[in-house]
Amino acid sequence: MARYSVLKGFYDVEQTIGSGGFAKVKLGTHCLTKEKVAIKIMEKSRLGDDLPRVKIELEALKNLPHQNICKLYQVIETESHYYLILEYCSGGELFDHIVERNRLEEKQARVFFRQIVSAVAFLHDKGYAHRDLKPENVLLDKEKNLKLIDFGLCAKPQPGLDSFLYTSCGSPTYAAPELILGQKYLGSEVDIWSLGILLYALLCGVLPFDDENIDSLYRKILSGRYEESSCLSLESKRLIRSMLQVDPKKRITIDDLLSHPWLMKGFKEPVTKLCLHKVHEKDPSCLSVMAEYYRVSVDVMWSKLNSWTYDYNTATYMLLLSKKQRGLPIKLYNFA
Ligand SMILES: COc1cc(O)cc(Nc2ccc(C(=O)Nc3ccc4c(c3)C[NH2+]CC4)cc2)c1
Repeated sequence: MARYSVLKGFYDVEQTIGSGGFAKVKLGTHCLTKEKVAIKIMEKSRLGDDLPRVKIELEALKNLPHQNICKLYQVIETESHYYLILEYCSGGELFDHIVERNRLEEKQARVFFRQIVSAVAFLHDKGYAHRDLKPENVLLDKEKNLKLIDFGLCAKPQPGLDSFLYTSCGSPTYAAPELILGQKYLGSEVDIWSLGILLYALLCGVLPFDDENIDSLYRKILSGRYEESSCLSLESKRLIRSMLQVDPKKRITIDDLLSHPWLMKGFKEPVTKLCLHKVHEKDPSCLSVMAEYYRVSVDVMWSKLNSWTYDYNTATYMLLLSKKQRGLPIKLYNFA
């Protein structure tokens, strides 16, 4: 059978743009709109115990529409694979963006950090913790907006984010002390620690805790001691210190971050934790283009779309909306 035959006619599959763990991410083109997408391909047989994480991630992504979270357009499940059709973030990884510049000026770091804090505050508000926040999991779109990706390790503890988690996960370099010690922890608190690591990386271009040897890396993290690089202003040092507190109870909260003086500098408003676009809005022009294409009435087309099953119609509609928002013509191309 041809590779990825289930995508044939719907998406053209191009080069690999990311890979890690049990997934591969390929660049793709949505045939009807010619829009670029990212296709995350997971082979079920290689997922093993991680199979439940796919379901957790899918539920999270369907419930987390936010301007700084990479969009999910379609989910395709076959006997052997999962395919996630995701927003293509043409700016690539934030990690590479920092490395190319060595480090970012405080002003640019603030613009980026406000967007990451907005996404994380939104997640926490919905009762989710990401648990794997790191520069590799933050992408840039064409307009240099940040997009949080990879919710494969996210958690939505029952009954709420204020109840403890126990699974040790995420990357050691960004892992909070309580996670390393295998203690029970709050997802919100470990995300704050990772945000501290992220901000340090944005401003200094290096990591506060790093070591080839995992034991000495752990010792450094547990000590909470890191070099306060000379490139950090006093306010930056104070903010980072408030996030990299070894005792999670002393760590700043996400709500305090939203209006923290460092994040407010040069801005009038605190960071918003709201989703700024209407979710599943009914857009008459996109709807009529699809109704016309499929030769059905607008009402029939809307009834197919309004169940939001993340099928090809959902992807086509969301991609048309995205084109409209970027001022591009909303048209569909006939099947090649
Ligand atoms: C919610 O979003 C998710 C969830 C998830 O589990 C995985 C992903 N993975 C993605 C990985 C990469 C890209 C992507 O667009 N990568 C990309 C785009 C452009 C360029 C590169 C990577 C690297 N070279 C420069 C150009 C998109 C989603 C998302």
